[in-house]
Amino acid sequence: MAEYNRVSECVGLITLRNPPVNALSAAVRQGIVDTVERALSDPNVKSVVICGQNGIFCGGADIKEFGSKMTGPPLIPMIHAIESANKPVVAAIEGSALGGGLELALGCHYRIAHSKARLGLPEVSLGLLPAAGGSQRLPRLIGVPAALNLITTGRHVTAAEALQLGIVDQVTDHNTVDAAVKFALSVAGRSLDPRRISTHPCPQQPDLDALFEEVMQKVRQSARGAIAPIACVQAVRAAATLPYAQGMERERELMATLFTSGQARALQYCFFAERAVGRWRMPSGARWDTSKPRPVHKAAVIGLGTMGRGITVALAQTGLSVIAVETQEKQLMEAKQAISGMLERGAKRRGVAPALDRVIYSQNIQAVADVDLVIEAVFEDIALKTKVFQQLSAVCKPGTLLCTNTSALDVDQLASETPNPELVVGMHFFAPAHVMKLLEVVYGPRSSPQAVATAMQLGKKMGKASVAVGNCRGFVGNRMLKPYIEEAFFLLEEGATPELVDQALEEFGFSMGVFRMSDLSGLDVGWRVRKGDGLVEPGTASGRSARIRQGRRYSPLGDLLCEEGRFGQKTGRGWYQYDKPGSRVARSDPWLHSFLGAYRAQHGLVARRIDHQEVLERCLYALINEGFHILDDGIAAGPEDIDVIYVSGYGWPRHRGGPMFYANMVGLAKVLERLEHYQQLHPEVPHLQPSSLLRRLVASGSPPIHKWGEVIKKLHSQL
Ligand SMILES: CC/C=C\CC(=O)SCCNC(=O)CCNC(=O)[C@H](O)C(C)(C)COP(=O)(O)OP(=O)(O)OC[C@H]1O[C@@H](n2cnc3c(N)ncnc32)[C@H](O)[C@@H]1OP(=O)(O)O
Repeated sequence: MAEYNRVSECVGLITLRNPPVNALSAAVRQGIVDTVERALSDPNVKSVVICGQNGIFCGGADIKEFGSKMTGPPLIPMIHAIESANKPVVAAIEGSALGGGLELALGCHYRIAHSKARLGLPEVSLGLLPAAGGSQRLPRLIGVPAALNLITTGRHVTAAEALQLGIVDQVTDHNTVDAAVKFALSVAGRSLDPRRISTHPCPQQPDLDALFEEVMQKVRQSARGAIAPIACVQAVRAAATLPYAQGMERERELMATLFTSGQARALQYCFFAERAVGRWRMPSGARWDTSKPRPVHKAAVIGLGTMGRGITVALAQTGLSVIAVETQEKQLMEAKQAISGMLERGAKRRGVAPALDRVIYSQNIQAVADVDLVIEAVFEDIALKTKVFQQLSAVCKPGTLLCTNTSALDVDQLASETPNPELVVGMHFFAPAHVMKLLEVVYGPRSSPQAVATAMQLGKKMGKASVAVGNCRGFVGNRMLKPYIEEAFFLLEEGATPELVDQALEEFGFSMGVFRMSDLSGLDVGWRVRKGDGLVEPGTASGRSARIRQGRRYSPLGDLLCEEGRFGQKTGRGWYQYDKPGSRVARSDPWLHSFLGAYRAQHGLVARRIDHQEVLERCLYALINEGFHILDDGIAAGPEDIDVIYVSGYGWPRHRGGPMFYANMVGLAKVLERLEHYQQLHPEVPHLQPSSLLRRLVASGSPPIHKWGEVIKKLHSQL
């Protein structure tokens, strides 16, 4: 769908019409081909402008079409036809010009952008490369280093940066289409040869080989197994070293490999999953589109430890007024300094003024009387949190939403201690809260849809991937983490080392293996939880019975390390050793290896050879199995919610789509078979017992992930 009009007598104006982002669907491509032909064959038309309706130029190829058979005219010849036109074609860029949208603009002879427009080639984040000539034209236009940066990161640039780089010819604060039409009139009749980017050579670059080697090394390191960033480098290298036609051939070959890869499917799934979680629903039937959020202008944070500080920064950076409360004067002063520092550094990075005056500090909880929403972030202790909630209920104006930042405590219990449980929700932030993308919004049976809608909207405003989840021990993320960590401990008992387990997980694509992660977050955190659960028995009991607690296999390894004062990075010792407390570089620790040897001997365990395959199957399938339980229990509305949580908050490699998508890729029958296999070997480990939902899905012929909901619904309706 593209509309054609003649304006200012001799300018052909083509408007892309495909809401919401004017993606280049088959119909839009056909519309462009037809309208360009019409403009070029009309003797009254001297120049052409292409724009998009509703303030957005074009969001690129239609990602929804990627899974199906290609129909309609292909992009590459369409863009070539524009570039080789004998009348100037000007792109009028408002809103976004991304992916195929920017490639279309690069085929035009001139580009005029609105000052608020964003441009980029984000294909890499969908597991692809800019394969409509973008990988060949952009380096020719702006040089190899800048093109490599944009194409391998997929980052969007502002109109100002695009002008500086030479991607656009003019930036306007006024009506972009009017400016483009005026510009088109001014260039009518000029020679177009110098404006056809594909005919340019790439700007000369000294020591090209060294540059590509360095970039490739960096890209490989940060890609963590993702193949698209590497293909992007290879495509730009083709632009730098080959004639255009051969470069295009190389672009096509590389794209063909990426397009059908599982990674591209995973990354495109993530794109839609991130948008799907915004359309939340609760088991009560309440939904995102029928629940109106309350306006939040002023918020409060209670407790200014690490989490409270990060939450204060996140709220202030969103533009809210924040009352930050800490009852101890010394802690309040320290927090004020730390928060100001974080706000200043953040503002410097973003080139804006720091929002220091948006935060008012107080030692007195009465100061929160007129806020719209409170986030309590005191120490993880139910008695303390209950007391704070009771105080808040007495102090706050009627209708104030009370949110608790907890990673494990029972949100329902807390709600039941307040006169208005419908106003209570959990907001589980991840440290550091102003940086980490994930927010779990935890609703209880009595949380009102409006409270959930408000917390979800606030999360979105803070730029978080916000996922609404039900209340249970550990919610979604930490509940699934428990069997994963336990399996890692069992593997150590059976003969693995932390290095082996971490290497397997990092090669899989995790940003950090389970033991390095545990050292970073502190071993004492889990120790405290296990103590609370009555699982920790200090002492040196030996044999199998010492490793069965509460009727199931238990590994005391983490507790024993804590008894030694090894809490991880903060103490300079944990599963690894560090140069000094607080240092981040993990080194293998001979003490730990002898400790493991002595532990195995004491418990009559014989170390065996464990390979990466077993590490992955036991850790990941245990985690995935818990994910199926969560779906079965209705704690997460769908597999997308779980996957967004794991990709945004737990370092799961995005190019593997999240744990539930991964299970779907591996094959549900295979996951079930491996769980059954390990369950037979370890009958005293309940988390290896396959979930009934997994069995049910396999029995239903392993439907694709977007059809799991039907099986879950059927299961629930039979209960
Ligand atoms: C030969 C191959 C050539 C080219 C390859 C490509 O072009 S690949 C596509 C490259 N483009 C992108 O990656 C852009 C993706 N989109 C975005 O980044 C954002 O959507 C955008 C355009 C910045 C707008 O952001 P905003 O926050 O305003 O909206 P939102 O993201 O919620 O999107 C609104 C709905 O539009 C759907 N959508 C967006 N882009 C596309 C697309 N390219 N194809 C299909 N659909 C797209 C998005 O899913 C939302 O719909 P919903 O129903 O809510 O899920």
